[in-house]
Amino acid sequence: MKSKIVYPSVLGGEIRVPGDKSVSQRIAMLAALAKGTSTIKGFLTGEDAMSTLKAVCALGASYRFVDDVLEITGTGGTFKEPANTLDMGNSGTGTRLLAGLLAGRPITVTMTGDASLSRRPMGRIAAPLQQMGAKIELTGEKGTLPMTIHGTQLKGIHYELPMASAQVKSCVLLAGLFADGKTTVIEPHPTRDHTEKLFQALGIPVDVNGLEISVPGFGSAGPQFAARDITVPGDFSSAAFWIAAIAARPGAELTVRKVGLNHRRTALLDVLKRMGAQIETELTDDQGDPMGTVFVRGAQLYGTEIGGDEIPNLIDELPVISAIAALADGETVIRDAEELRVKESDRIAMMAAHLRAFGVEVSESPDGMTVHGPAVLKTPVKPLASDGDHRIAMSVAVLGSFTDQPVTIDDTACVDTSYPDFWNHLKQLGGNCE
Ligand SMILES: O=C(O)C1=C[C@@H](OP(=O)(O)O)[C@@H](O)[C@H](O)C1
Ligand SMILES: C=C(OP(=O)(O)O)C(=O)O
Repeated sequence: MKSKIVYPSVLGGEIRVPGDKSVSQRIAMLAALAKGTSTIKGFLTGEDAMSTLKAVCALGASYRFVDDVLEITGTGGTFKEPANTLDMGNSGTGTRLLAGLLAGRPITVTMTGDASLSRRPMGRIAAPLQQMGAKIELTGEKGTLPMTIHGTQLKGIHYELPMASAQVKSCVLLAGLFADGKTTVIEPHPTRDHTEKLFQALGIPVDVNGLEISVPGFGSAGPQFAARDITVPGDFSSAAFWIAAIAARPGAELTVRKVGLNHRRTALLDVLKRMGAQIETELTDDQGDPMGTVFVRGAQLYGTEIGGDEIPNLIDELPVISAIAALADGETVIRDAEELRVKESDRIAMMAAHLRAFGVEVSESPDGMTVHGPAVLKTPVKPLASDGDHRIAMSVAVLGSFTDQPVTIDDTACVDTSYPDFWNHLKQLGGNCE
């Protein structure tokens, strides 16, 4: 098992983070559906994006890297039945979106994943897909992987999402492309809209009307569109670790360049500003998914309340927010975030336990937690477990840099799913780890 020791340090400087995981995986799937060869700059080579890319290649697409530019040659929509089970690794996004893409194709596909992915709920995508007529078997014990999809002709649906989930929304929209008749999804809260933005960029019709998103069904032929050249912005959720770390350090400064600034992803910036950090953004590219620069100047932070519509737009940042909330003066209350319990780990329970190991007073609730700051951080006596969850490992590493003794984190290989350069970037920003 890989472990890391993080030493106390003051971080700051300039960084560019790897490509966005959500966008990279959607591009892999849509480029596999397109006719011709797409050229993609900035594709994430982390494990989640690579398992999705390999899965679409098992379905008939092909790829090659020319230096760090990715070329994907698509199938035009004629996927072949893969010779083997598709191993989706740790990727919830890859699994759920691909299920939507395949439900209406005349092939049978089985998907499996690692221990963490095999615990995650898949009934949330099976339910709407089955309403569309899909034949899906979830052979795990609790509506979990392995999942077998026997592709069949689908019909469009009008679906109110029971939870705010961009993965379920995107799954249904992708399935809707191959259905007979229109498909509409209605979201309870706005979630990341990379799927809709990519559809627009590729010329796939999509109608966005507030929380209601529709695609016309193209029947078994599916949508016909040509490959395009696309640039993936840096992953805001990866940048978030540095943004949060520097925001909580009075006087420290950070510049993050070429990072995604889709406003459905950047609610962390609003929270940190509310807590007292100085943050500015500059948009440098507004085609498709916006991209730009984030400038951060740290300060003494103050507690805040986070809930409602804000939650989906910072869902993956909540572990690191809870970590730096320990340094803020006053209570930070997180509510409406029950989805955190079904991520790569139960992120509420994991962060609460780890914060307590740092000597922080935390109270857990079913849908969030209250962090009572400011804490005088203690160095945890035992190594902290990631539970195979990349965001837990990285959030704990950020808090570890604020202690006065080294902190050990166990099971850190999971960081490679989204941010393989994380430890190098920690050093680049003045941190120390081994
Ligand atoms: O659509 C996506 O790319 C994602 C949506 C979110 O999950 P949910 O849709 O399950 O909330 C997020 O947590 C995940 O990291 C990526
Ligand atoms: C929840 C995450 O990813 P996924 O659902 O794609 O596994 C994440 O990256 O934090």
